[in-house]
Amino acid sequence: MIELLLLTPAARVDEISDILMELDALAVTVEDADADTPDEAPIFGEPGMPATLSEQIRGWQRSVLKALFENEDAATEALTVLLAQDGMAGADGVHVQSMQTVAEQDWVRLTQSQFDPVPITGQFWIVPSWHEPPAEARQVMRLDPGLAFGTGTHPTTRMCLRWIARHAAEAQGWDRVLDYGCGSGILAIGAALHGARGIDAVDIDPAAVESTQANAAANGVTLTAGLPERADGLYPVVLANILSAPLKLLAPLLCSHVAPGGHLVLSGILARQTEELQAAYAPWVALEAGDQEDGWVLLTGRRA
Ligand SMILES: C[S@@+](CC[C@H](N)C(=O)[O-])C[C@H]1O[C@@H](n2cnc3c(N)ncnc32)[C@H](O)[C@@H]1O
Repeated sequence: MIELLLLTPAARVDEISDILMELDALAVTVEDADADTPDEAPIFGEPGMPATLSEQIRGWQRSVLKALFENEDAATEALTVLLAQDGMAGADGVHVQSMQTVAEQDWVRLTQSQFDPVPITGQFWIVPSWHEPPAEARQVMRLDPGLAFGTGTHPTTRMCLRWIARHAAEAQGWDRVLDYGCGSGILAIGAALHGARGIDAVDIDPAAVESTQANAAANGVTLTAGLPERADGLYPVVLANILSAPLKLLAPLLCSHVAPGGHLVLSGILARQTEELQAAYAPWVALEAGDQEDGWVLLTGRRA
């Protein structure tokens, strides 16, 4: 394959990218031409500050467009057409930096090599479909990285799964579980693998709902996945791995779904946010830090 590098003014990044794709580029990526130099400038403003010019036009002041073509003929033809349309002169022009051959890679294998089986406990493992489960794994969830969050590599997910594994003996008796913010469905499937039934997995993102359904099928478990309004009534276990700000807003709603004596398990919270969350949930559940990893805490409690 051939990679064409074009120095492009920020204001024209979208336009030139579109033209390159129309001229049969296989892919176009944008990089900062001033990266790692004294001229490098942040693309995003500080939180709460007005957007920078670059942020509004989705490019760095000096951007390099990298366009990938099938072969040299395709790249040369695209470049000829582009330059005939555009001209090379002036600050608004596109300048060719280089055209070079790119070594063929097995992209699928490269991506797959970045995802290894993840241990949750000594016996419970998350294993991508292209790996054999490790010999010590007694319980295995098959899960491949996809569009939705939740592969088991993030501490907030792992802490929830560890909590489920620690309650394995009790899980057989859970006749309903709510996974609120299910992403890939990893927590819902984890609960099902430990014996829970009647699982509702909900998310505001329709792609997460689809992922959850597909991942549940791949693991041979039964659950219902849907948008948040699908959550209905009382559950002996409510799991929610979202983030501190939405969890605070959701406090009355999530607590309204926890059955008397039921468990509430919250993740996605930084250690320094513990007291704020405890205060937000205090009217319904006394939350305690049940686990922690890499600065994140798991807050758990039972409804009175
Ligand atoms: C950090 S991911 C967690 C995914 C998975 N449960 C896990 O533990 O890995 C959070 C998920 O919550 C969803 N989410 C965010 N805000 C939400 C809300 N207000 N109601 C329902 N889902 C929400 C997001 O779409 C995302 O899929």
